[in-house]
Amino acid sequence: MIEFKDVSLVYPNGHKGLKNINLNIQEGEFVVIVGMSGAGKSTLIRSINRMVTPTSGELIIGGENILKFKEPQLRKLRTRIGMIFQSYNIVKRMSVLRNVLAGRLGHIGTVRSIFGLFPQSDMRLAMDNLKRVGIDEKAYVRASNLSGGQQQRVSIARALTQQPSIILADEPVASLDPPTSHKVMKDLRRVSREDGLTTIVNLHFIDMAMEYADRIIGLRDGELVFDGPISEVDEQTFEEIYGRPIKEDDLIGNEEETDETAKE
Ligand SMILES: Nc1ncnc2c1ncn2[C@@H]1O[C@H](COP(=O)(O)OP(=O)(O)OP(=O)(O)O)[C@@H](O)[C@H]1O
Repeated sequence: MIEFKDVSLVYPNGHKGLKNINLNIQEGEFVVIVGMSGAGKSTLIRSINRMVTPTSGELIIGGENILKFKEPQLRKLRTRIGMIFQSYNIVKRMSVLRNVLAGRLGHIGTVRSIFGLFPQSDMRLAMDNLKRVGIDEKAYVRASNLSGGQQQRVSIARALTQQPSIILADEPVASLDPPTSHKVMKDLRRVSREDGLTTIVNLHFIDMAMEYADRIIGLRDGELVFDGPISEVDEQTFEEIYGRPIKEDDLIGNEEETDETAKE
């Protein structure tokens, strides 16, 4: 379980990124965080693996307040948390397989990792995870030769190969076109359910959030302004979270195939 107890984060310039957040996320939940640009979505997600550090409150993961963690504990925490970014964060000059194996780096010793000496079991795990997101035939291809949707699947496979208990995805489909975005979100939700992973995803498109979330958390100006199951969410909920009427720009649109995405 992940528990935010009165968590606030004040950036060094005095800006309040998070204001008194109270929140419980249960194991295996698929939660989507929504809010306008600047609402604090990234700040919230990044607090969970301590890429940013809240300045007050308690953030409890697995029974421990991670805000008290120092370097060795932080490293251990981060091996339990897979990250997926808008920009994929993969090494383009390396093969797809090597990128996915990077998910094991926190688990093998320093010397082995320098020389890229991964045990056979890690190789099998990486290949299995590539298969789960449908790109195992690309394993030996240079990552730069993949489409955006395929690169994001590499990053999902890498996160799975870490064998985490939590996945954090910060705007995972913001760089993809609508049909590819739907495919990637479907993959992410499926693998996350298969492995029983607690998954927290930032999304700014309302229709995507409605389609894939079990539960929605709404942030506005660093405050939690909505928290409820998808069954309780309607257009008015989003208008309250966004503080304005919903516009067409807030929707990603449908899943229609184009010639380009049909190849994904
Ligand atoms: N290092 C920082 N120093 C000062 N202010 C920051 C810093 N990082 C973020 N902020 C501010 O904190 C607020 C929340 O930022 P955050 O990136 O969490 O928002 P967001 O909801 O993820 O929005 P976006 O989708 O635009 O990234 C914004 O006003 C942002 O300008």
